[in-house]
Formats: sequence, C-alpha cells, structure tokens
Amino acid sequence: MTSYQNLISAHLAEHLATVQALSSATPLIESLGQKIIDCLKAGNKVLFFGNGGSAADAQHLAAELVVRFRKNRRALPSMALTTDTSILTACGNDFGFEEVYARQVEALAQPGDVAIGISTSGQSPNVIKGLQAAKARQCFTIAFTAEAGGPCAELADLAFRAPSPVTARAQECHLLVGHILCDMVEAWLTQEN
Ligand SMILES: O=C(CO)[C@@H](O)[C@H](O)[C@H](O)[C@H](O)COP(=O)(O)O
Ligand SMILES: [Zn+2]
Repeated sequence: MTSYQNLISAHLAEHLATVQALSSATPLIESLGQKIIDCLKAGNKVLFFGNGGSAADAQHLAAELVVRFRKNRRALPSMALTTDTSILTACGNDFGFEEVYARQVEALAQPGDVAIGISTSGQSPNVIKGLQAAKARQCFTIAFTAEAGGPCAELADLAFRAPSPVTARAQECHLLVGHILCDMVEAWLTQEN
C-alpha cells in the first residue's frame, strides 16, 4: 500500500514555514485592519471577490462581518460578490466573465467602501477589473495575492502578498489574515460599546 506520509509531512512543513514568515507582515496587517475599521466606522461596507478557493474565502470573510467571528455584536455591512448565480451567469454570458465583479462593484460600491480582491496569481482578469472599478468608484482597494503579487497587487492601494508562491499556502495565509482582520474589527467594536 502506498504511504502518503511524506506528502503530508511536506505540506505541513511548507505551511509552517509560510506562517512563520508571516510575522514580518504584522505592520501591514495592522494597517489593513485599521482601514477596514475606519471604513465601517464611517458607515461604509466591505466587498470581497475572488475565484475558486478565493471565492470561498470571500464568502467566509463577508459572513464573519455580517454575522459574527468570535463575539456577539452589531451586524456589520459586508458582501461577497461571488454568490448570486443569476448576476454571475447573466453578466458572464452577456458581457464576459472578466466583467462579473466590475459590474457588481459599479452597481453596489460607494465612495469610502473597502474592496478586497483575492487572487493568488494576481492575474485573474475579473479580479483586476473589479479592483479597477472599485478605484473608479473611490473605494479603498486591497489585494490579497501570493508572493509575486501580479497586476492586482500593483493596482491596489494596499496589497497583502502571502509569503509563498504556492496557491494552497497563499490561500491558507489569506484566511488566517482575514480572521485576524475580523478579530481586530471585533476588538474595536468591543472597545466602542
Ligand atoms: O482553490 C484552488 C486551488 O487551491 C482553486 O479553486 C483556485 O482558487 C482556482 O484555480 C482559481 O481560479 C485561481 O485563481 P487566482 O487565485 O489565480 O485568481
Ligand atoms: Zn484550494
């Protein structure tokens, strides 16, 4: 019988090394959290979008803000632009898949909102266009990418580049950082109320 223990150990070791490297991102993570807190304080909202595993991360993080992360507190305005199959299919079919996030940003984003585009390659055309549309709407834009960053990281106001070129490791960092940002938001809300 094949043993998968080496494969498992390799994943665990790579994950641990990647998370270890994250500690140098502490000041950046604090800046990202502060931007989100300032946005919510001003009555604005947080929009998330991405493809595949990153679509799941977008939904996960929007749910943390709307419902709760660790604490019972007031509901916070946040949306994942990855969930409405009628919008995604109509826009994809009529205007092209690269427009599916930009179109929703044009419909929903207000100046002062935070738009978070999640793309490990940093190259997904629909995430790039979503971030560009958010900039045009005077949102504060954030990119979550892997190490290389790509066009998404270049065009965003702030970029978190996970310290790994591996898609899975970058996604794990995105969710970890997303959870830290939710905890910062709840720490702010608890202080205020
Ligand atoms: O979750 C995974 C791989 O771990 C995949 O579903 C992955 O998210 C998809 O291939 C995405 O389409 C990749 O897009 P991106 O992160 O490069 O923007
Ligand atoms: Zn995945």
